[in-house]
Amino acid sequence: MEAVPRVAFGVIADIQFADADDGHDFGGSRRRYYRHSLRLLRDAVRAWAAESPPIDFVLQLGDSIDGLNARRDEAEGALRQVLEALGRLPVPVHHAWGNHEFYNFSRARLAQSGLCSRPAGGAAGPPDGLCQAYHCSPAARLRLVVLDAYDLSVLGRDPDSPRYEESLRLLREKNTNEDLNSPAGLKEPQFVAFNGGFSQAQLNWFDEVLKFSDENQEKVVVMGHLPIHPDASDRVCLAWNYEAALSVIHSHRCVVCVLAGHLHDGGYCLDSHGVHHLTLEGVIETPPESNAFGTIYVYEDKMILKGRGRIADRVMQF
Ligand SMILES: Nc1ccn([C@@H]2O[C@H](COP(=O)(O)OP(=O)(O)OC[C@H](O)CO)[C@@H](O)[C@H]2O)c(=O)n1
Repeated sequence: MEAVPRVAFGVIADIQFADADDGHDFGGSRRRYYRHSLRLLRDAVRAWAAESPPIDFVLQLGDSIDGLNARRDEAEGALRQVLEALGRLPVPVHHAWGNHEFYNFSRARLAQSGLCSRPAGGAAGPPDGLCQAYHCSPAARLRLVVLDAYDLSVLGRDPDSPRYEESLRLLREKNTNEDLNSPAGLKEPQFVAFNGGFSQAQLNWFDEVLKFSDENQEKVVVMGHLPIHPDASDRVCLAWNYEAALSVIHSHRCVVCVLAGHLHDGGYCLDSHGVHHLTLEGVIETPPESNAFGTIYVYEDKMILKGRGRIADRVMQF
């Protein structure tokens, strides 16, 4: 039997709750279980609450409620139910913001909501107070970095803001389709409107955080909604400038794992620098009799993922 882990935490992605009948993805072939997703979240919370050793925190990897809510004027109620379910746990929850958060809320609203887990005062993140990127140390020699993969995006930003203009310019340069959500025929198919990227300011901040972690012999776990490695995703579900984020990570020794959501099928790879990239299967496309969440145990030399339902067990050596 393994020694006692240094830290244990829950992971879950793409809950996309809406109080709506089942539907399908854009292609029409994959079922989406909007209403059931809340029950699956509640089951996950019950399982985490019963964990022994107990979990220390939860990572919610984005798309907590579905964009459907905005069209039905039910966003606030849906978010309340998701946060109530997570709030039954006596531990902090770190939230990434995904495209479906922005279909429902502006950045300004998110920053005032229960999905804003960035510590008050903003000292732990980049200068932009509306950016949901921050770092914290949940245990000695362990650091969590939350990245905001929609910092550059046409979603959530005020259309009159310079950041929106910069994002739209970049998206139009890379995506020549009339429908900016369509990746058809693109050389870099991740450049679609339902993805986003990292501003240079966020990348600079990320680099500084990792420099500190290197100097202090910390292990770093990175989380964000969008995958940043093509081998842990498909060619579409990636951050626009994923290579820039990878290059920051690879210029340091400290990052052991990158956790993401967005691609509902999930994915995994161990990259050329020994970093594990784990993309979690999405709750929204998980049949009601199954589930999609996990518990990760952190040891000196590895992380062990105990997966439930569609998520497989995995050992990730450092
Ligand atoms: N080819 C496409 C794909 C999507 N859209 C529209 O974009 C919006 C977001 O799509 P959706 O599938 O809901 O996004 P998810 O974050 O749930 O999923 C991402 C991956 O696809 C899952 O593996 C929505 O309005 C779609 O209609 C589009 O226009 N064209």
